[in-house]
Amino acid sequence: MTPDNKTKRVVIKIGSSSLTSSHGEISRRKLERLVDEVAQLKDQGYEVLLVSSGAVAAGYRKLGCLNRPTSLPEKQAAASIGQGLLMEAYSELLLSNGYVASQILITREDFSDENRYNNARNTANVLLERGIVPIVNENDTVTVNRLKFGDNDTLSAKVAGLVDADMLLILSDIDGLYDADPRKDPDATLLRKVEEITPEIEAAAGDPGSSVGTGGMKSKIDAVKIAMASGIPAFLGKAGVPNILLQAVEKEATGTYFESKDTAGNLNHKKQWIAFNSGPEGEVVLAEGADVSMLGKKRLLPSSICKVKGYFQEGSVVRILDFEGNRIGLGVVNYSSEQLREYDQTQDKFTEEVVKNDDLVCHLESSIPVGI
Ligand SMILES: Nc1ncnc2c1ncn2[C@@H]1O[C@H](COP(=O)(O)OP(=O)(O)O)[C@@H](O)[C@H]1O
Ligand SMILES: N[C@@H](CCC(=O)OP(=O)(O)O)C(=O)O
Repeated sequence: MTPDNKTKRVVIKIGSSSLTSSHGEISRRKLERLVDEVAQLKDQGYEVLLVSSGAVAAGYRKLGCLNRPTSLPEKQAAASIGQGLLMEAYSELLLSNGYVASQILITREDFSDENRYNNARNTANVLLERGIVPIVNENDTVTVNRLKFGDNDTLSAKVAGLVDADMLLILSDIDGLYDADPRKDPDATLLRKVEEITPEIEAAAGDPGSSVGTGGMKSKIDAVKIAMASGIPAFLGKAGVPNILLQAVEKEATGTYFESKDTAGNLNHKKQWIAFNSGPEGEVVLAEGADVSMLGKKRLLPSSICKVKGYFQEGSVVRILDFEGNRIGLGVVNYSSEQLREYDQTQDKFTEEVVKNDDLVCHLESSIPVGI
């Protein structure tokens, strides 16, 4: 069967525990199974980008550690060994199926710079259009804790938005999202379809299930929220189940499907970048009773602002807070902090809004991991 018009480009995220053994080495058997599944999708005409964890888990044994290291330099050193080994294995296995692998290593700083973000998109698009399988991971060896994506679940959702994926498939060591952490509640049941991430779902999502997983269900839910806000349906299922990828794109797999019914608020690229990747440089506080909705259109006017915090330039992204200090949005400003501080209502010389509608993201659920 060839892909329908709707699901053609897929981003697959696979976690460390689904690629490595518990002794800090690649599991050739697990990797072979995954690559066979990826090749099945490629054979059917799908474009596939893989977000693969596992660099630290695949490398720590060869670094001389008996268990996954906890110190940052050791994790980075392990990743520098494991990433090479993973790519070697991916390249060889994909080639034996007739496909070429490429490596993309990124840091959060790459994504917070709009030019580099757009450049990453152009590169990924060329690779995907030419039938290559890009394999993405965080560039662990050079990132520092403060500036890490931290987990590949949210990275995969951001990458899915970057390349306009039709679907995000997250493969883990569990067959989907349960209504409670199954390790703690034996009666937990699998949720097959989720249209909205409710506070109950957030509360059910717990920590990692293995010693090599990092984000647990919490970070998978964060990832799904980013995908849903970007208009991309997501699936969460168990790695290693035969034909899981093909069945997932055909909506026949066992697992959890996440698809928002409300597509009105889907964010375009620019807004995705503002919401999930930009680094806000300051804050503006709205006057009491002021809002960013003006006559049905959302934009920020100078007269709505009562306070400016921090220093920023024209073109920077800032957080927008209401009078009580609640975060209500993010936007690219047309004036510097200095100009805004000098704004005088009586002699308004500002020719533009402070933030135009196209540059404003607001009223996202407060729980969506917006901005940095
Ligand atoms: N509500 C939940 N539903 C399913 N799994 C959950 C839930 N809460 C916590 N978990 C745990 O999350 C684990 C998956 O996350 P993680 O260990 O980070 O995997 P990966 O390495 O695949 O990213 C599961 O093995 C499970 O133990
Ligand atoms: N970048 C890290 C993986 C980070 C991560 O999110 O791991 P996981 O929870 O197994 O998906 C690595 O390759 O080891």
